[in-house]
Order: sequence, then C-alpha cells, then structure tokens
Amino acid sequence: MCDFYAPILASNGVYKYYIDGEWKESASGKSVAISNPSTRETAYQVQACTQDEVNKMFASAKVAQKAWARTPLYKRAEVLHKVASLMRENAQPIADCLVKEVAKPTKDSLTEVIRSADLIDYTAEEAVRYLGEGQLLNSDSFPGNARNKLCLVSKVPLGVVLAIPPFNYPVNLAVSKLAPALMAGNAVVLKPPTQGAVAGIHMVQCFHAAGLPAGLLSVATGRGAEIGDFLTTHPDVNCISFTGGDTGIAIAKKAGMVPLQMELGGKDVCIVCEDADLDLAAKHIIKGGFSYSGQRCTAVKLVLVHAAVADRLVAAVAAGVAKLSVGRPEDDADITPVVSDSSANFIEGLAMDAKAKGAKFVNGEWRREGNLIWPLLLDNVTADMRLAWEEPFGPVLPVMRVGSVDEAVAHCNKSKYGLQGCVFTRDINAAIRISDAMETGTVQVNSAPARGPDHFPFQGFRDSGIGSQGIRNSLAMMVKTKSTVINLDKESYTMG
Ligand SMILES: NC(=O)C1=CN([C@@H]2O[C@H](COP(=O)(O)OP(=O)(O)OC[C@H]3O[C@@H](n4cnc5c(N)ncnc54)[C@H](OP(=O)(O)O)[C@@H]3O)[C@@H](O)[C@H]2O)C=CC1
Ligand SMILES: O=C(O)[C@H](O)COP(=O)(O)O
Repeated sequence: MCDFYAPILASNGVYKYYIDGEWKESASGKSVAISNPSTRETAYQVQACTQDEVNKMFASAKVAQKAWARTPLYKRAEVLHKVASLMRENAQPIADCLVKEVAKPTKDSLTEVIRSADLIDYTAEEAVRYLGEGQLLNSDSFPGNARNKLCLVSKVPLGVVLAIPPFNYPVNLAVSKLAPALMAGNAVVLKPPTQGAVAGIHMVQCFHAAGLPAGLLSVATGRGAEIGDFLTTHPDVNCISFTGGDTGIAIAKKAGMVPLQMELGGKDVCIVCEDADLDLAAKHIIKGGFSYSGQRCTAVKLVLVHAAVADRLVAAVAAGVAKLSVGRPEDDADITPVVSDSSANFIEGLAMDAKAKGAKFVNGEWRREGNLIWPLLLDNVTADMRLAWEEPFGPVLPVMRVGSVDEAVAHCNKSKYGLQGCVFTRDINAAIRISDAMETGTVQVNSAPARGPDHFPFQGFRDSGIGSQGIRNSLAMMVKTKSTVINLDKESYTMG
C-alpha cells in the first residue's frame, strides 16, 4: 500500500473507521468481511463500529459543524478543490477497490473516481455562487402592507447530515452527498455500503489529506442491518441523504422530523414507437440495459415496443447482446459478476418465473456460474410476470410487445417506481406528448436513461424517491431557509 493510503489500514489487515480526523480500530474488536463478487472470497475487512462510536461521531460532528458554518464559503471551496485534485492524483487505488468489491470493470471504475473528482470541483464552484445569493423582499407587494419591512432571506446549513450511498456507485454517490452537504456548511456522518466500503474509505482519505477540519466528516462502517436503525433514528441527525433500494422506504417511515433526500429503485421503461430509428434504439437499449451488468438504478429495465416493429427491434438488440463479453472485471468484460449470491439468486428467480409463464429466452438458455450471469434478453414478457414490474438489478432485459403508445405509457404509470424512462421516436411532437404523459422524474428522448451529467436534476416519483439530486438541487436540499425581517420605524420607498 502506498504511503498516501497507509493510515487507513490496521496492522491486522482490517480497514479502520474515521472519527475526529483520525483513522481508528473499533472497540468492538469485530470486523465485517467484504466478499469479492468474482471469486466469492473475502477481499477486505472493515471495522464493525459500535453504537458508542456512532454517538461520538455525532457529538464531534455537532461541534465541528458550528466552526465550519463560520468558515467563509470560498475557503470551504478551496478545501473541496484540494480534495478533488488529491482524488485525481490517487485515483487508481480507489478504482482497484471498486473492481474487487463490486466487480465494476476496470475502465468504469476509474471513470467513477474521475467523475467524482469532477463532481466535487463543480459543486464547489456552483456553491460559491448559489449559496452566496440570498433574497430581499419588500412588504408592500402584499395587499394592505406599506414598504416598512425588509425581509432578508438566506440559505443556512441543516446541521449534521447522515449520508448512505449504495454499493453500485459507492464513490460517486457518496461524493454527490458529501460535497453539497459540506459546501452548505454541514457536517457529515457517512455510512458506506458494505460492498464498496473500502473504496469509500480510500476516498475519505482524500478529504482527510486535504485538511478537512477534524470531526466534520466521520465514517461509520458496519452492516446496515446492524447499525442502520441506530444511525437513521439518531437524535442528532438533521437530514438523511440515502440512495439504495426499498430499505429507503423503511427509513423514511422511521425518520421523523428531518428532511429526506431519497433516491431509490427504478423500473425504467424504454418505449419504442413505430416510427423509431430502430438501430439507434437497439444501440441504446443494449448499453442502457447491460452496462455494469444492469446494476444501475437508471438501467433500461423493460422495453415496451410497438408490435409492428418488435421483430426487427428484438433481432437488432439480440445481435448486440451476442457481442457482449462476459468475464472478469479485471479484464474489462462487459458483463461481470453481480454483487452477491443473493442478488444472483433473485435475478434467476425472476428469469425462471418469466420462463414458466411463457417468455422466450431470445439468445440461448439461462447460464450462470457463481455470481456471473450471461446476458439474457426475454421476449413476449407479459404483465403477469414478475419481470414486468420488479427491478432485476442484473443483466436480464425483458421486452413486452404493445399495441399502442398509450398502452406503453399506462404500463409505465402503473409501476410503483417512477425514476426515469425513455422514448424512441422521430416525431418530436409525439416525444413531448409521451414525456408529458409518463409519470417519471426524467424522460430521455432518443437515448437511454442516465443520471449524468451530474449537474442535471435527478429525482424519482412514487417509490423511487423524495427530493432531487443533481449538483444545484442537492445544494438546495442541504440548506434551510432563514429570514431576518427588518422592521423600519416608518415606510421608505427607494427613489420616492
Ligand atoms: N435512485 C437512485 O439514484 C439509485 C438507486 N439505487 C437502488 O439501490 C438498490 C441497490 O443498491 P443496494 O446497495 O443493494 O441498496 P440497499 O438499499 O440494500 O443499501 C443501500 C445502503 O443502505 C444501507 N442499509 C441497509 N440496511 C439499512 C438500514 N436498515 N438502515 C440504514 N441503512 C441501511 C446499506 O448498507 P449495507 O451495504 O451495509 O447493507 C447501503 O449502504 C437498487 O434498488 C437500486 O435501484 C442504486 C443507485 C442509485
Ligand atoms: O446508481 C445508479 O444507477 C446511478 O445513479 C446511475 O448513474 P448513471 O446513470 O449516470 O450511470
């Protein structure tokens, strides 16, 4: 291990947790094993933090936040820019962890780290402008009022933000919470996903080395099932920013009076109209459905194609699927093992349910070795199959044939999810009408769903989330509004 990252690893080979500006071993004496999805052997171990350690994190965070809120915005930005440049300089070891912990292909792993550094820089730049702006309201615009009150509106920190990212983007979806929260003057307690925790720990070392004040950022490692409730119901939490699956719904129910930024699951549909450019649609469906083996909340998870062009579309997609390489993330294969045995079992269950109910496996039989699942295109999927509604989070793509666009939109809107969707058509007027009719946070026209670029607003309707992400929107979610009203002794009119 290089000198830069040496402080994060204990002599017994277990990665340390972070508190008060120091890397430490937990008093629990217990560790949590992180399995390499490719080998299914333990790749790393992290500390199982205790409740007492979590209490101390919140206590330090509260103190550090007060001092940070008094730190000029441009100085906060300087620290964040330094974090970004340290991440770029020390990117490869973080990317290597992503390969081992979450089986992300090597190129995509490095891209995630660089994208995260870019996100931090952009957030720092955006924050100095956006957070630097307030509002002045005059009382005389409301009936019955003279101009004797001036309302000064500013954006103030929330306090301590609990950040919980998921396994599939453990670095990018961590910094997309950390950077806006910190720029807005908050402290953060980060609970990284267990798969992805070591990448997260490496990333936090960049914040440490950049000189982030002690206590402002802590890292609580441990299984969500064990320390999750303690964290999310902690009385010192002032905001929860969570990305993940249905766990988020349970968290929202328990959270109480704190603002929530929740980005949850998706069942993103791809509507292919009769007039679509089918080659273009097929290209995007393959990339959207199978990149990172379908483990993206924004993956295409159901194709709804007009029956008149379905044969041609399915043939074009099947031809592309046949070209996908299957193998190890180290070799940059297109399809790599999914994150866990339980995930692979779940995906297999969905595929077998569809098969039993009459779906056609277009490109050969079901094939799985360990957590490695060969990409599967399913045709003739119908509404009684689980795959019509559930999120596989794997390299399995169902196609439903529909008789009309209205039928496709109705299916989309019946889903409990409403994250993104996309439509392929050559008619811009139809595209706008379909987009307006689809009840999802984003609709992409002639491209697959995607969260990025990271400054675009990103939000889910229904069970897909609460609030919005995207750099400007995340900054907005990390502040509350504060007004100071100046009551003049008598009314005063400018130039009057
Ligand atoms: N809309 C969006 O922006 C995105 C949504 N997702 C969704 O995330 C899911 C896949 O990610 P995955 O990591 O498996 O999601 P999970 O919901 O299983 O886990 C997300 C995070 O929550 C933690 N966690 C687990 N249990 C609790 C608990 N009781 N209290 C607090 N935290 C807890 C996990 O920790 P641990 O790992 O220790 O269990 C992890 O850090 C998919 O459904 C996907 O659609 C993913 C990315 C983006
Ligand atoms: O977790 C996810 O799926 C990400 O939010 C997707 O990001 P992307 O669409 O930009 O790859």
